[in-house]
Amino acid sequence: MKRIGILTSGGDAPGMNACIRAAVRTGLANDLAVVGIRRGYTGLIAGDGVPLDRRAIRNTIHMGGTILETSRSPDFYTREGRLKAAEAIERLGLDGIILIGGEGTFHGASLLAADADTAPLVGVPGSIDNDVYGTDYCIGFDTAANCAVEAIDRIRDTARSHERLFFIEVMGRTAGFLALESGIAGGAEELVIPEEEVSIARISERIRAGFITGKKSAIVVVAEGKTPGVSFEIAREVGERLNFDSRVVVLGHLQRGGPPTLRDRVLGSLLGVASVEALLEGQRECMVGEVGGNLRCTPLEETWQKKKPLNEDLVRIFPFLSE
Ligand SMILES: Nc1ncnc2c1ncn2[C@@H]1O[C@H](COP(=O)(O)OP(=O)(O)OP(=O)(O)O)[C@@H](O)[C@H]1O
Ligand SMILES: O=P(O)(O)OC[C@H]1O[C@](O)(CO)[C@@H](O)[C@@H]1O
Repeated sequence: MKRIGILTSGGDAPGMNACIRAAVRTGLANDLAVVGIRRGYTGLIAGDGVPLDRRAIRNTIHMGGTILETSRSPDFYTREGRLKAAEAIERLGLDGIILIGGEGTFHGASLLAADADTAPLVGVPGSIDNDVYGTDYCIGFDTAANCAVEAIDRIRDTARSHERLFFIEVMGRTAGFLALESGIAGGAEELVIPEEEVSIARISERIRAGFITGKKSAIVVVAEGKTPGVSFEIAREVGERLNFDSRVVVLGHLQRGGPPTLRDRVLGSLLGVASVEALLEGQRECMVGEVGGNLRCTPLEETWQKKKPLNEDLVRIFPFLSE
């Protein structure tokens, strides 16, 4: 193995730069040339590679976003697009590729490996949604969750002052990891997550019960689910039932930006090193992750075919804590 490529794909996630930096340093320490592929799969299809040396990754560990840029590539969903990517990998002379992204990225990578006899692919989980099977945490989740907690804290001040009901919508697509952990840490009164059916009656009754025991304001953390903006409808229906003044805050892309937390920098660094080591050991079509404090390689197909469950204990304790 002489030359490896590295790319970031899907939504950017804080800590991706720490991962790129660690992979480049590990590659160079093992006499590998490292090529950065710009703009995720869009850049891979175009063969858009830039050499990455020590200078390129200097002073980047504290930066959010991704220095390689990223994309959601419509072309990669087609076999034709993936075959173009395979040709570009040949042209760039890559002996292995590190892909930092989420489950969509790994789904695409599995199809690429099935369509073409390509260089080994090693994934690194990077997604604020944290919905990738084969790792307890994805790079970016901790920063995004902390951003949501800070927002909840701020909103609690004004909710309490005005005796209002707030609905705070967090990202996470069809997974409730961000909502669950930020809801617990922010002391939310109620939670709406895609893993459980939405019940306007249940939400309303629990909030009413809180008011009866003396609460004068409440915060409901809502996971965006399949349709961002869903919290407006939920707020309207609950507000009508309770006849109570309510407001909605959609945190949106605020959660994706900003400097990575210590956890995301450390996780990004660890998995960046592990990804290069996996390639050097001859691993292929797998994802490096951390499970129970140990590094683990999971077949790429499992990372998107298997559903990562929410932490059952956290789901169990939420209702008691929010009473
Ligand atoms: N089923 C698929 N077939 C082929 N390519 C895919 C598939 N799913 C995703 N991809 C490719 O991977 C890219 C990234 O996937 P996606 O946009 O779902 O983000 P992700 O990797 O899940 O990250 P995030 O969790 O941050 O959104 C897509 O834009 C597309 O190019
Ligand atoms: O930045 P985009 O393409 O609008 O995507 C937003 C989506 O990306 C994520 O931030 C990461 O998958 C989701 O939580 C969110 O639904």
